[in-house]
Amino acid sequence: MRISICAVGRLRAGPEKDLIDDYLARFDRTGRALGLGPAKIIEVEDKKNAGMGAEAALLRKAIPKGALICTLDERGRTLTSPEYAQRLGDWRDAGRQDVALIIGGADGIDPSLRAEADFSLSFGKMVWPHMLVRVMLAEQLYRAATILSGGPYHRV
Ligand SMILES: C[S@@+](CC[C@H](N)C(=O)[O-])C[C@H]1O[C@@H](n2cnc3c(N)ncnc32)[C@H](O)[C@@H]1O
Repeated sequence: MRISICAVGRLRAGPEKDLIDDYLARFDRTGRALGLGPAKIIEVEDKKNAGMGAEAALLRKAIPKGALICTLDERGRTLTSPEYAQRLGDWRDAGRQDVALIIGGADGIDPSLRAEADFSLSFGKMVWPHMLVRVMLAEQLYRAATILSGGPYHRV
């Protein structure tokens, strides 16, 4: 099951990018035997700064055809890491080929795109910078793969 992280904004070289690259490489390695991955980041940028509606149009173009859409949103559902792993496993077992994980820009995700989502995932009620959300999401993907593989990384 391919994972596309569709995100607003361009991430330059730096510590966040290093972390994301590392976690996604680990996710790809661990997930391969589980039918999870690869994961890639698709960045979209609205150079005219026309707002959430314009960003939503770019995000829709970035989402692979037929993908299950999961938005990252502070108003979404909070899950434990094992619950998130289970959900990814359920989507895989249901035969989903593509999952698109959507991260908005400074103003968030346009309500019209939020309404199209199959699932909305929250990392808590606090608002996090979108670049950190990318890092956290990449880590949780890797953690989910280790949980599903029975590896020792995740401890309770
Ligand atoms: C700076 S936040 C935008 C916050 C904006 N006030 C809103 O209404 O969504 C940028 C993006 O980071 C992600 N994000 C921020 N905090 C989050 C959280 N607690 N849980 C999940 N995603 C979050 C969302 O995708 C959001 O669109």
